[in-house]
Amino acid sequence: MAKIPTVFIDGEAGTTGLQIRERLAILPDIAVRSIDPSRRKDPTARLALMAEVDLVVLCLPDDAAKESTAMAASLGADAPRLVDASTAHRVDPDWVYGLPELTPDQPARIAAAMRVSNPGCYPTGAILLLRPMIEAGLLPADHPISVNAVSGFSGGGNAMIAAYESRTAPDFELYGLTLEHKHVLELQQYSGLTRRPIFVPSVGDFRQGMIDSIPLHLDTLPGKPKPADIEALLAARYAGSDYVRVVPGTAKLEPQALNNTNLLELRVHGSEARGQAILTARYDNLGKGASGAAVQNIGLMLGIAVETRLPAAAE
Ligand SMILES: NC(=O)C1=CN([C@@H]2O[C@H](COP(=O)(O)OP(=O)(O)OC[C@H]3O[C@@H](n4cnc5c(N)ncnc54)[C@H](OP(=O)(O)O)[C@@H]3O)[C@@H](O)[C@H]2O)C=CC1
Ligand SMILES: CC(=O)N[C@@H](CCC(=O)OP(=O)(O)O)C(=O)O
Repeated sequence: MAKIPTVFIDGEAGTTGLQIRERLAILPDIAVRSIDPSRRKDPTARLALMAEVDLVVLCLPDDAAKESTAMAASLGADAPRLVDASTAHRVDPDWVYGLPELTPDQPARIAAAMRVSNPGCYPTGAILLLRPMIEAGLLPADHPISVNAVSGFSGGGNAMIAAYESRTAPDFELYGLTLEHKHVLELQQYSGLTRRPIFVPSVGDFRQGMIDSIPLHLDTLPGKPKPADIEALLAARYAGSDYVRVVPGTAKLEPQALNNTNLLELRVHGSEARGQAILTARYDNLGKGASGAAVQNIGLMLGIAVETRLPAAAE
């Protein structure tokens, strides 16, 4: 009988790690190996477990993720394959970017990779909106783009969750206003933008859920496309995708509808009369924005069918 692949989640007790654990726990074709909780930060214990498994998922702060990567590399030919959920390696050319919907050949690149960097929550939706438009020539790569986004507070990990639960955080706030948010480079690089976008993230008093929105003045684009042209382009690009859906624009949008799934909805809310549109991506910051995406990548890397939603959620 073939050996069932083994996975160690380094950072299993964190927000992202826990949700990966819950998703993997119901899969019969993967065995999760857990570390003794009292030794979860002990390098010796982590290295010993790394040496025993096929794949390690890093759900750690950036510095710890880099340390774990070096530990894994020290195992030489016995090094496990890695999926890194942190920001540490997303624009590193030695890692494959773990967004299977990026290009038609990305799933095969992920499947063959030793090291996969899981995308950032905010860039995921914006890249999926912008990249097909740039590739099709509908949006010039140097067009001035702004991405506005809102996240549930779980996006800030255990520390932010504690602040919201103890009512010491504001109900809503903009941040990233120094224009140096850690996701901008990743967003720019994988969208194909040559001009640095303006990124305005915000966080509100709800646990999970995310919306990216991108306003466009259509008369400034080549050929002055109509909202329906953009919608048709996106619909053709993601036809047949398991998780990315192009759905009709709406007058209002709330961020939590896809929570606990790996789904992501793209919309073009447009006014042909005004020559304006707002592109949106709605998803779960911990689903397609983190843990669901990681499980999707693990499935590709191990060549097995996976369930990417939390056990109780409908997809
Ligand atoms: N939350 C989200 O929506 C998303 C998060 N990410 C990324 O995933 C990573 C984890 O984030 P998140 O789950 O939110 O963070 P959390 O703070 O919730 O969890 C991080 C976990 O890592 C543990 N940890 C810290 N240092 C070490 C170490 N040296 N060795 C072993 N374990 C350690 C922490 O333990 P302790 O608390 O005791 O320090 C904690 O359990 C981050 O890089 C984050 O940027 C990516 C996408 C989305
Ligand atoms: C609300 C909140 O604080 N969100 C986090 C991003 C969450 C995230 O997932 O970032 P990574 O994917 O890069 O780890 C932030 O803006 O820094």
